[in-house]
Amino acid sequence: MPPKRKANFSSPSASKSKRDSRVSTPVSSAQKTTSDKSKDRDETAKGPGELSRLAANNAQRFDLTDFPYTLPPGITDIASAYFQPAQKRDFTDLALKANHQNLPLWIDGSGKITLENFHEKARRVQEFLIAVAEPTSRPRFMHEYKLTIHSLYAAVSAGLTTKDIVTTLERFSKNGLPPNIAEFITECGKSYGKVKLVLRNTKYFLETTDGALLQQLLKDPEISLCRVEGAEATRTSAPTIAGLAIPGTKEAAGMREAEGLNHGVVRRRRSGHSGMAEDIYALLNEDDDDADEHDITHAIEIKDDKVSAVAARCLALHYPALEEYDFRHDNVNPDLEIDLKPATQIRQYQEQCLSKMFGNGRAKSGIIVLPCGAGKTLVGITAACTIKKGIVVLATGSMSAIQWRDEFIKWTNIKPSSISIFSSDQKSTFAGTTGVIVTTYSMVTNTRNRARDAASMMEFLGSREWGLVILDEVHVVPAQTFRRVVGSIKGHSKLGLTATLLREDRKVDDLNCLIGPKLYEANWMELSQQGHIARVQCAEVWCPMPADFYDQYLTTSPRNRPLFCAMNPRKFQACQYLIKYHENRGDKIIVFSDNVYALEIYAKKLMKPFLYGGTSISERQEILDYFRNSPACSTLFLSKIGDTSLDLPEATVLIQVSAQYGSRRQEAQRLGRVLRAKRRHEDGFNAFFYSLVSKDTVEMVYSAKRQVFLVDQGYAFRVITRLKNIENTPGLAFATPEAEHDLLQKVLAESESSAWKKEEEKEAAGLLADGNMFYGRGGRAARKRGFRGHWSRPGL
Ligand SMILES: Nc1ncnc2c1ncn2[C@@H]1O[C@H](COP(=O)(O)OP(=O)(O)OP(=O)(O)O)[C@@H](O)[C@H]1O
Repeated sequence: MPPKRKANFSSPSASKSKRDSRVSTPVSSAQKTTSDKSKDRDETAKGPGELSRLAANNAQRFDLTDFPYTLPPGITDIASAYFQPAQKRDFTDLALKANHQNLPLWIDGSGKITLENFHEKARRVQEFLIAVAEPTSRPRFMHEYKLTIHSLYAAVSAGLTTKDIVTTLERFSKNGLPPNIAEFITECGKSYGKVKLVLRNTKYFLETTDGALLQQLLKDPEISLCRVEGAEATRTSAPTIAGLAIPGTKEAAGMREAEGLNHGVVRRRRSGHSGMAEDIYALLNEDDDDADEHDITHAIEIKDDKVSAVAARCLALHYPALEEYDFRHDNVNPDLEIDLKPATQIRQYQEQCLSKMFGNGRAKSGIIVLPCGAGKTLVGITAACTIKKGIVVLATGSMSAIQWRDEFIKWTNIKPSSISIFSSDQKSTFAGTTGVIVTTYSMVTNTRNRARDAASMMEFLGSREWGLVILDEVHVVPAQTFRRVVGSIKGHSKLGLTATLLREDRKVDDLNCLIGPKLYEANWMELSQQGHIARVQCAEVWCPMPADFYDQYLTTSPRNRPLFCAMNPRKFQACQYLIKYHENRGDKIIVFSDNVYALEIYAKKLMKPFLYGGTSISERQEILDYFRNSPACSTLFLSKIGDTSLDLPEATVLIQVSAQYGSRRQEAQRLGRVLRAKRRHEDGFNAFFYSLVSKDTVEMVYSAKRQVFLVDQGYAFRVITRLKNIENTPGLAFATPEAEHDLLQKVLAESESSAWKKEEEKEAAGLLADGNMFYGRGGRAARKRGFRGHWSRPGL
């Protein structure tokens, strides 16, 4: 029997580790990572602000001695398990280079790279690491990256050679590059970047500079079936790479003069980011330029409807086919008159994303990952202004589609008649030969019961070629939906935008095949330090459940438990307390509840407006405008429809009452609602993110899981076990035993009724089928139980 141990932790972070282990589930590697970083978290958490004071005041009350937990045999503490031989984490015999102290990297045999972020050379290698590896964790002092097939694929597609990757990693590693990793990189390089899928003069080509490889691929039974019958392999000189101007950069005109140099390199040099990373890039790309000029391209034509199949097959054969669009030589599709307005300046990280996309003068298809509120829309718009051909934008819902159209008009000189929306409410097309169409995933993929005007719009979308298809919030799109999008819209290039390339169902890898590799991923903490996104204080507030609630919670079915957790009267009071506290400070607050029943009860009781899947578009717009503009409305309740794409820069505080299990993505998306806070430039300004958790319930396990991604981005979660002076707060709801009893009866009745489950399912159906959209399948989600009056506030 494993020994049972009791612990007496005195700090919030230690208690959190204990809490993680107290639940009898095995500790996942993600959780281990979290606990390993708790020290780092604490460091980041220290700082001024009300939240820290609250936490400090309550720290001494923090004691969980009553809760024994078990550890594996022979392990005396949680940290030791992390260094067990089975984990291959015992580095006692690791051979180090003589000058290891001058080098910032550790590389292990599993492809994990650890960067000492406090090292004087750290900044020099960071950009290189982002290009070749996937950042997995970037808190303050130690960053972790992972070399993967996909990251190497992205690196090669960005123009790096495996030889250079191996040399550079070897050069900066304290322990040298393990031979198996060098071999892995070299093996990947033998096949990656060799094959390209190019759309030229409205035809798709499978293209390579290796003639023998093309012959080999053509012998594959699947690929040979995708080939256009009768088309012969062609042999042409590869185009010379020329400098490319991305609009919105300070020296766009100057860049045009660049001779034969990769755009990204030119920008990096001119934007004054001197240092070794830039030297590395310059060195690597100059080599590439020489090679490209002398290459011969062999190509074979592919059937239009077989492009995805060829891409998937090439990937299966370990020859991922990069999709590139030579838009500057596209004389077939009409040019779109669109440029960024002269006053528009894109930011340095936006420029970096774009240089990854347009690095070799063609448009590479792929995914750009930027935190919420960091300006993905402008990145998409600038890509559109660079390509200057017909553009389709796929948004997650009608409101987001309207926001996209407004942003195009705000940032560019596009004629309003050249941009149109195709949604359930609007179905017009643009004037002239080409333009921008903003639509939603559901409009494109919902083939059932299409009205005549919608069907003719779809025909229009499918009948022509588009220069660029922008896929907003791309992580939420199921592969099947995405295949349908690709099947109906013929785009030369695809740009996926997201803040969180995360899915709990591990389907993220699908996106690599369907869109392209991750081209860029920004560092959240860096953007927050630079003031592009807000600084956020995060806290988990533990809300004990009254005994009679807890008894019912323990005996109810697992399905009903989230309802009890959300309706915990102590949680309600904590929410009320925090709203009052922050309203008094002049904050604007969003309260999230996935549970629609709880959402309505909370909002009505507190006399606040609320929005959920069943609220009509016009009412949503009205409520959002009221929240944005009226000093009389400081708090808004939202169901999960508000998780993404809502531009509410006024919001400075977020309170989470109920959430979707252990979803890391939802947690990050929700945090994103306050990252764009308008007031972020004020001195010492902090936004706040509170997650209210019913103590000793399943919510605590989920909460720990939900935080993993944000902790990896460097966020610190404080645990607040008791809100200061809450018992003396006047007007708290459910303050008497009778009121509490009445509430419990209501919750019991609700748990027995199936109506709320149907509501939840309906809301989820809209989200899952269409990817976090505001509508259910086929249009508006009708609400049958007749919640009316989302305007529970007085005076309206
Ligand atoms: N280069 C820029 N200059 C000035 N403002 C900018 C720039 N880039 C973005 N912004 C502003 O930042 C805010 C957030 O941008 P945007 O809505 O595109 O973020 P996002 O990354 O799409 O967020 P989300 O993931 O939440 O949808 C907007 O108000 C936008 O106008």
